[in-house]
Amino acid sequence: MHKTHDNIPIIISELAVKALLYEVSATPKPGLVDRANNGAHRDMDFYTFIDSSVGLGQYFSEIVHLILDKYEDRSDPEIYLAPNAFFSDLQALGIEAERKMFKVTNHVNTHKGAIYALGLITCAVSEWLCIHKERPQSPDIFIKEITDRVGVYIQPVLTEQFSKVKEAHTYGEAQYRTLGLTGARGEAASGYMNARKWGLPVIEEALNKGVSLNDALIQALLVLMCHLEDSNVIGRHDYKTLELSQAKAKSVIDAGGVYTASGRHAIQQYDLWCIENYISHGGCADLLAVSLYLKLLSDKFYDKN
Ligand SMILES: CC(C)(COP(=O)(O)OP(=O)(O)OC[C@H]1O[C@@H](n2cnc3c(N)ncnc32)[C@H](O[C@H]2O[C@H](COP(=O)(O)OP(=O)(O)OP(=O)(O)O)[C@@H](O)[C@H]2O)[C@@H]1O)[C@@H](O)C(=O)NCCC(=O)NCCS
Ligand SMILES: Nc1ncnc2[nH]cnc12
Repeated sequence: MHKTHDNIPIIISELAVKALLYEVSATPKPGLVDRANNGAHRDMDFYTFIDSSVGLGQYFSEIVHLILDKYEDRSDPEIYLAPNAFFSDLQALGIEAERKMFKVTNHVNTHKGAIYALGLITCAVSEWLCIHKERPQSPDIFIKEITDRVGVYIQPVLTEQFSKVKEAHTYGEAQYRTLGLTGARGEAASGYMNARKWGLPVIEEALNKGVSLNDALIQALLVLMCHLEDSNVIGRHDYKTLELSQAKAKSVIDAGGVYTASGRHAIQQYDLWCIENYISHGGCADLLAVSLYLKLLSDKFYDKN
């Protein structure tokens, strides 16, 4: 265990909740809930997300405790446990967190995708800290090792999980059948490749250029929107609508995104267009939170210790 951090469950769960709060606070997010409006959502607002985020702190710290307990008695201190040593316990925590979220939000899906994604990353970072005694070699290696580990959990079960489903109940399940898309599960199986390629580097580049954290998050969201096959957009509409919205996101970036006055105007127009056309890239919002969570974790365990 990393020597400098005694209170790992609290430290990690605070970072996860912070990532969720920063994501919903970033404004303006086209079609999504933010501080200015509810985007293309009729059943939730900024405060629903605050309630939902705050309610998830316990879940994240329970995951850390689960992993600390499992690693306490391991025979070889430097080797990862097989995922089946903890995965069913992790799933049980995820299902319970979803249940609590729906209770807090009055049956609205604020964070189902985030419970899954940030839960998996929380598990992987907790394992990493149990295995490694020293700080990471570099932030990039740290992030790669954590996200690769999530891939190790999910790759073997990806198709098996979909094939077990008799009748599609979610957008993700329906789109696997009709389009072969793997949605939130596929992102995890890839080791969060989209967040690592389009989310995190854009946040870092923008911060290096001196823009605010808010604007860095918006720029990263726009880039994610260009690339992610978001099951929310397809589920409400179809693949063509996704392509249309992605082309709009690209034109906003071409106009300068957060970096120019015309780019910022284009973001506002795109938000109005998403609202009018009932388009929400909810999966991109989740991957923005993933990107930010990875950054907060690497800042904590690499740069600033
Ligand atoms: C494996 C699960 C994630 C279950 O998956 P499901 O089959 O439900 O999968 P998906 O539909 O693929 O997505 C689940 C949520 O993930 C977000 N998401 C969507 N596309 C992507 C993507 N390409 N990459 C990553 N993430 C994605 C999405 O979250 C957003 O949607 C919310 C709104 O959704 P919804 O209410 O359905 O839609 P609306 O249009 O607003 O509603 P209507 O008006 O149409 O009714 C929004 O807030 C975003 O957050 C998806 O919701 C997982 O849940 C699971 O297995 N859980 C069990 C526990 C477990 O195993 N845990 C593992 C350890 S942690
Ligand atoms: N800000 C947001 N708006 C809508 N759906 C979301 N899912 C996660 N974050 C979201």
